[in-house]
Amino acid sequence: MTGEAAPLLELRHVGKSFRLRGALFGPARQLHAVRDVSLQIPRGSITAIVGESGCGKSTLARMLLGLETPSSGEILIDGQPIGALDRRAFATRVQPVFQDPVSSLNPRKTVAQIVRFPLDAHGVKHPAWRAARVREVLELVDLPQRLMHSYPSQLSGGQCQRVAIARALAIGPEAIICDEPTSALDVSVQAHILNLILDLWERTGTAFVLISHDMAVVEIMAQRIAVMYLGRVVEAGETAQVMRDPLHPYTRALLSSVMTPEPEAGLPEPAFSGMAPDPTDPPPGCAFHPRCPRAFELCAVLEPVLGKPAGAVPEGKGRQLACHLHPPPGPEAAQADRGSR
Ligand SMILES: Nc1ncnc2c1ncn2[C@@H]1O[C@H](COP(=O)(O)OP(=O)(O)OP(=O)(O)O)[C@@H](O)[C@H]1O
Repeated sequence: MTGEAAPLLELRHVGKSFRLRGALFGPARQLHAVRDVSLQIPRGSITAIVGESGCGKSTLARMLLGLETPSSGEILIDGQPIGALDRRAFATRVQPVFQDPVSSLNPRKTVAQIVRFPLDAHGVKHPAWRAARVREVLELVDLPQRLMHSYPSQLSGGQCQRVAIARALAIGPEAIICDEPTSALDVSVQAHILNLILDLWERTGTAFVLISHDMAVVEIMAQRIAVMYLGRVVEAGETAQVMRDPLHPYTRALLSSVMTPEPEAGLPEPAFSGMAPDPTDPPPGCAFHPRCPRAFELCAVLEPVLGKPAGAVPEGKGRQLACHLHPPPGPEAAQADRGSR
């Protein structure tokens, strides 16, 4: 058999709901933070997950790290459900880098102790090997060895994030999930950290999942992109293609906020207005329709399904869209497609 290799990480119809306690004597409510997300993270890739604040990016990241359990669906690593794996064994394969480096580092530990922690936790016993690995990863993240015995409070925000990245790298994971790794940092150091991630990706072949709300950052960093809106993926595909030819009005609106107007290019179009809807009470149909400049009747009543976009639009590798403007090909198109092979 010559079956395709399983992706490194895969989400299959993953959902996550939180039960919110109601006001005094009021009913409890369900908040659907992530809804029916299916996504593949290829080995050695940089995959970006983008969307506005509150769209479910961090919840998705926490589920990919095994820190939250999905309410529905499953997450697989190398084709195996992560829920069936030993927690510690899984942590050697997927490591986190969080948004705020200062609060994610233990203030009572030195840099060397922090970076060594995953090695200790995963039973790497030999002291000389551990010390050599700490030196090696500090060099990889470009932190001077003299800082090895410093405490986080003695370092800048950028240096703390380098320590957090070194800690994530120490055990040699296959994937690092970076949740907004630069948004808590000064603008002047953000580019250094993003360049560092790109450099590490090239040198180590580790897959990175980059959670971001910034399309400009994603364009530079990621080969693949998934755009989320109110807990769902609304568009996904190769970054270059999604950027060149965004199909979902929400993706177009996100992009228009980072592009200079070019009248002939057709972009940007008017950005959406208003706030994202309340996730405890999402609108019927497409959740974006109340803000969408191109919504029509169907959008208010029927939720579009994520699938290959139809028609003359270029599909690209793994291009997916949930929008009634480009519905997936119907049975006739599939028939014609089979006939042409
Ligand atoms: N533990 C929780 N209990 C209740 N609601 C939660 C919990 N965690 C997240 N949420 C809610 O789920 C929704 C998605 O939150 P999430 O943090 O995943 O979004 P996000 O896209 O990462 O936003 P941000 O960029 O602001 O972090 C939000 O409405 C948030 O309030």
